[in-house]
Amino acid sequence: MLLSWDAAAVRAAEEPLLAAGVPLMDRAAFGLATHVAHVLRDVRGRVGGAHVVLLVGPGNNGGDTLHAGARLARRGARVTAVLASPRVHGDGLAALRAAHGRVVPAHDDAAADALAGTVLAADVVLDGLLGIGGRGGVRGPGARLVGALAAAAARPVVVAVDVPSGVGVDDGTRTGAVAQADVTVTFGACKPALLLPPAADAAGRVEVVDLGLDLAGAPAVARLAGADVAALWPVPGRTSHKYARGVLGVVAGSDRYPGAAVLASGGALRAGVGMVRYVGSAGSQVLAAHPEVVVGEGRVQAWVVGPGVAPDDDAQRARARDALVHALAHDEPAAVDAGALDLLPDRVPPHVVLTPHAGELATLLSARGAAVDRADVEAAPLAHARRAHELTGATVLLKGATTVVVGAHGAVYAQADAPAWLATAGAGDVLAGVLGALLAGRAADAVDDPTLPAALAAAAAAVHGRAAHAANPGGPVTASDVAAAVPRVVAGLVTA
Ligand SMILES: NC(=O)C1=CN([C@@H]2O[C@H](COP(=O)(O)OP(=O)(O)OC[C@H]3O[C@@H](n4cnc5c(N)ncnc54)[C@H](O)[C@@H]3O)[C@@H](O)[C@H]2O)[C@@H](O)CC1
Ligand SMILES: [K+]
Repeated sequence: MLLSWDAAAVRAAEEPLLAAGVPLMDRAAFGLATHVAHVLRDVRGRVGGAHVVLLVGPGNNGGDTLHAGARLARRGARVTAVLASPRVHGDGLAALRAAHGRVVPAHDDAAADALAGTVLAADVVLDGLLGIGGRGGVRGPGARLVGALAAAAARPVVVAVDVPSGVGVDDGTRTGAVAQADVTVTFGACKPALLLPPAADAAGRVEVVDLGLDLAGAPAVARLAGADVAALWPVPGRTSHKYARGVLGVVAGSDRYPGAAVLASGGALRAGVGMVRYVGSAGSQVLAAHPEVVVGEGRVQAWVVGPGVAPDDDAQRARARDALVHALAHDEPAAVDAGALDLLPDRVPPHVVLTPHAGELATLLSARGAAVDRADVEAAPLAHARRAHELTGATVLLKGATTVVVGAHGAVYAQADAPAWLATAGAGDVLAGVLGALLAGRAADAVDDPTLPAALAAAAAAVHGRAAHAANPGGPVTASDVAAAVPRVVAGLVTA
């Protein structure tokens, strides 16, 4: 599991070490220089003679950068520090000067513009403008240099120091231009911005430099790895029968969208549910594709409600509403998607998992008095998913290139397992089915432990994303292909 801590937690963990005189900046700079040396060897074959440009801001982030630059200069690199602030870290500057690094001020926009060519001609640029003390986007001359990097057709390798400058460290937002990093070398612990969209897209590969911090509190954002998914997956024992493995009620599809019923049922079956009971008008299509499905109502442990339920299909909407009422009355977990999102009562427990995309989340929030649009949600996915959790009580899985899950007691996950090819019609229906299978297989646990539905939702997103890759590595996939690949992916994880 990849865990991240917010800026305040990192600072709190640093405090006792700094008070005890532990040279944290030395450790950070050593780790940074080591990673940059690896990059230079990849790019140029060696450190000696390579041209490294440091973008230096006013704080300790710039200090780390200057100290790392001094180390690289001592190893023979040609290092140029571009000072984007009249006030920079004194010790760091002295260290760089002592190592014969070049120092050029860029204290106004004109000076910064004149240096853009130098920056773009470097082998490697270290972005040390802002770290965890940054507030909002990069301002002043630093912004001109970041803008030049962002606009360049061919740019040097960019290593972000701690975080790409200008990202919202704790919420994953981005303000203004952010230099796209190839590598982010982060100190002490991973930061939320390195996992959360849209900031994480600017981070590139993330390398964590261990500073020996004792991060005791709960992490801010987690990302499940394969072994975590395997540990969550309900694996049958020798004596398990289909009822013990979970029966899932699926209220999906409509005359207009019968395929959603097929895909949601297929996703659940392929994820290993004991049995699917399908409720709705697409029974014949579901049976044609999946003869193992039982059509009609009966006892279930969990529900998928909403995929492909058209807004004008009154009969199917009534079934979806009945299923929700039944699920809530009997403490049965439910994945609530698409056409059922507007049928939710005011408050629900966290074992109700909503699975909107950004547009659907905007509609849901707007209906509850928080007027936002799709672009607002995409600019700040965590904040909006959190708002929806607070307003409804539900666990919220916000679909996207990186899927964000917010559950009870501060549980937050960000899963980035999927190739871009997964953005295809019907993929969300398969995801709802996979999640339904997990909720059915672990129904009692999901009700007892309010944070578990968020972990299960993240596991479903992880398997769904991996299945898209496994279905056709590097190329297009259909939602049916994704469902078909789920059993192989699950097998690979639970037997690893
Ligand atoms: N605290 C520590 O002991 C350690 C800190 N480390 C480094 O220190 C960094 C944090 O240092 P700081 O707290 O000095 O903060 P930063 O270096 O992130 O920058 C804060 C400075 O930038 C200015 N600023 C804030 N937002 C700005 C904006 N949008 N545009 C222009 N200027 C802006 C502030 O006025 C302040 O002077 C970490 O990210 C990490 O790189 C590491 O050296 C490890 C140890
Ligand atoms: K930075």
